[in-house]
Amino acid sequence: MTTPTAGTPVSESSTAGQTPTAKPEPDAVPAQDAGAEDDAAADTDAAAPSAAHVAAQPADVREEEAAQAKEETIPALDLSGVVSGYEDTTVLRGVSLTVPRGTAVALLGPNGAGKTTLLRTVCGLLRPTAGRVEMEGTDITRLAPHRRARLGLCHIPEGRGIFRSLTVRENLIMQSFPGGESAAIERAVEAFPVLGERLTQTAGTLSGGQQQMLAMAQAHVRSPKLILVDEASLGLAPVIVDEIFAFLQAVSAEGTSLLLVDQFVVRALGIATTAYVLRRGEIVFGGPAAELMSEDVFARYVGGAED
Ligand SMILES: Nc1ncnc2c1ncn2[C@@H]1O[C@H](COP(=O)(O)OP(=O)(O)OP(=O)(O)O)[C@@H](O)[C@H]1O
Repeated sequence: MTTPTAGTPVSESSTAGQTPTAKPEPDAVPAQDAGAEDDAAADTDAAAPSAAHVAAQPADVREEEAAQAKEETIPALDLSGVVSGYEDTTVLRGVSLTVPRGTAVALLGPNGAGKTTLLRTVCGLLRPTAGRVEMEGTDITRLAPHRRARLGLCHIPEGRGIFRSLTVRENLIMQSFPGGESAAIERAVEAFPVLGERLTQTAGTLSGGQQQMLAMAQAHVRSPKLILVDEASLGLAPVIVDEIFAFLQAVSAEGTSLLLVDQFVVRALGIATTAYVLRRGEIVFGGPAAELMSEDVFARYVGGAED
């Protein structure tokens, strides 16, 4: 695991002109059921409100629903042609990738392919030299990391990113809104009951699995819209991995969007709807996660290591 040079731009002589691999389209939003709305209008008539109200209400509802449907088609995260890396090393070479809203997406690839670099670029630790990063339709390419966090972006880095010398309680409170400390702890303990027994323990003395749970809980108390998870299962016992992935699946089911990097490929694909494979800084596969589960496709795209 390498340490990022925060905010370090890559050289301008990068491969910005390369053509990104096609991205899978987010699921189409079903058309509005106009007939059902007409029925609703008829019901309203029976209740005998004013004629003006009856005429205005369905149109308002339709507009609101259309706006909501349109909003739901805007992806949680959209990268186009992103070139990024470290000082004079270009790692990502024109990466395009989409996380449809409310879904989990797995990002796979051999060691050194650039997965961590991609997550660091999305959260703002690294600034791309070309391309665009959008979150829910907002261009965040040049936004500072703390401003991305305010928009609802959360990064759980490899190594967990917790404050080891602070207690579990202090780590959780740091993520809460002023006045929301008790609610934050309650939410964290509800997700990971073991943390409730360890609130006064310093985070550095927790087991590896408990530290990973604390990192997940820290993200959870902020109710983020999009979570980037880097190697959540690294070095953990299978039973803890089960718990971590059950948690990720639950937050995904609640509508939080996820971008998962994990060497435990089967687990990552198990909760993802879409998967991408990165090799040497380029997307070589993007499609349904189930497709990647097939042996041939898996061996073709995920097997081996970068040389
Ligand atoms: N701080 C850094 N400075 C220079 N090069 C770096 C730095 N961090 C990573 N790299 C290089 O960037 C390339 C991509 O590394 P990255 O950590 O993004 O890959 P990865 O796909 O996440 O690998 P792994 O699965 O092993 O974690 C590697 O060649 C790595 O040596």
